[in-house]
Amino acid sequence: MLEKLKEKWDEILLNLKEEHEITDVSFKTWLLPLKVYAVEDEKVIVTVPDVEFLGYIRKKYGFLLKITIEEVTGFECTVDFVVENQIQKEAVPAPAENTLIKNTVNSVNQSAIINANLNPKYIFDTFVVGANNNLAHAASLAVAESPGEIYNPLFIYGGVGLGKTHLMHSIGHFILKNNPNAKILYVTSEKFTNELIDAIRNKNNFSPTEFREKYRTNDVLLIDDIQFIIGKESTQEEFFHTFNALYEAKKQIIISSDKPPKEIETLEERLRSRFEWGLTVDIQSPDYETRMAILRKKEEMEGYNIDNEVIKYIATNIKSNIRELEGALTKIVALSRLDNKEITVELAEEALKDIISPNDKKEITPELVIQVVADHFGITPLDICSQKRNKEIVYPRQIVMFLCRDMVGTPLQMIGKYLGGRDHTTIIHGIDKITSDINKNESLNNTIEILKKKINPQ
Ligand SMILES: Nc1ncnc2c1ncn2[C@@H]1O[C@H](COP(=O)(O)OP(=O)(O)OP(=O)(O)O)[C@@H](O)[C@H]1O
Repeated sequence: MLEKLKEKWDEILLNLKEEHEITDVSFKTWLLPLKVYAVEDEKVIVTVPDVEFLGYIRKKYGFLLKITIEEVTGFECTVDFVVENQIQKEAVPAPAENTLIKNTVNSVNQSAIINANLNPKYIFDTFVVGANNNLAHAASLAVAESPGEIYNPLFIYGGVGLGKTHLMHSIGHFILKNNPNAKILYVTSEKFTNELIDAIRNKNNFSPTEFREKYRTNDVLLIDDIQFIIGKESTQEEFFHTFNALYEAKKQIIISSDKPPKEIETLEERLRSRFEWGLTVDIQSPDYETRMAILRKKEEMEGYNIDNEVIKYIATNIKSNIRELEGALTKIVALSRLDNKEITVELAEEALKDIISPNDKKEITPELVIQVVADHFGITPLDICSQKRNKEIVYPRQIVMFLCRDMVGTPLQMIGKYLGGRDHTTIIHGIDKITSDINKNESLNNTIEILKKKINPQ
């Protein structure tokens, strides 16, 4: 029987995928790594690669695998799982990945994505899995497949620009795809705080009742950068009640932070302990291979065609932050288009000379300010430096002017140059506008505080 199962294994997995509408990413993460190991009486023993998700795979896929084996081979059996490195394993050839994966396209209502505040680019398919993030990825996928059931809350932590937000959005998209009626909301803790301030003041006709209605009635609440509610007592209090309301109703909560709960100073104890009720996973800096794979993915997505030596140059020199890795690639492509030059290692050196410093010391530059502000407002650095005059861009641009002056001390004319050739009176106007708004507007004050921490994390 073992031989027959091995022979039919690919077919069994594919049948399971198709009949139970398993997505490509779940298939690749949970099912492809499974191998049939032994048959004892009527029990089929299957290996899984890691111990961490043994329980999850057993619960989620054990029964499905059993019935699919019965369908394909006619062999009535039970299925059990063991961890690969805990057995004296006999070599089983791995299935050829790509031939087994078939694309399934499910369309999701665009307005559901917008209402949930999800970035269409941040999906599991565009997330590169490496040794630095595989646990966080697997945990996110498990939560996306079974929201509110297994790991609640899911707490993802890690340094700046390492993919926490990307994973959170991926969970949201995945759930919406499976259940288009799910009520999902992604917010940053900054937005949560600012809306709470508005609600308390009844600003824009947003009352405390509406605030509660908005946050406590979700099936899934994703709250990013929770470290920014630290020290804000009324926000912590409100978040505590939001958390309890959702948790008691078995709704899924996903939280991200730059540190694990136990290291977040001045986090109220009752919140800390709640954050630890579920599963806490971290994301580390990517290793060289993962950096290469991320650059390749980005290249493919943007339709670039870049020499391997250039990709290697970037992956070798930019190590700690994926946002910077992507920024470096964009900068090289922009420089090559601007100067109409071929992309070579020399051009890459020229483009990245300000980013790659010999002692790897991170300097605060106007470019960094532009990048962080653009990311924060969900626009691009090109928008900030463009001639566009719509409100969604003008205000972040004025914030850049203010922060360049305040944090970097950049001369007015230089700021103008960085921002697409604006004259110094425009820059003075922008700086004055933000300086005066900060005094009147607590939400803006909060936003500026957060941006400063993102630009200069120490
Ligand atoms: N594993 C990955 N594969 C592909 N892209 C990635 C990966 N990790 C991060 N990125 C990309 O890097 C950029 C930064 O990631 P993200 O915003 O998710 O970081 P973060 O950890 O939330 O940062 P912050 O702490 O500043 O909020 C995004 O454009 C994201 O798509």
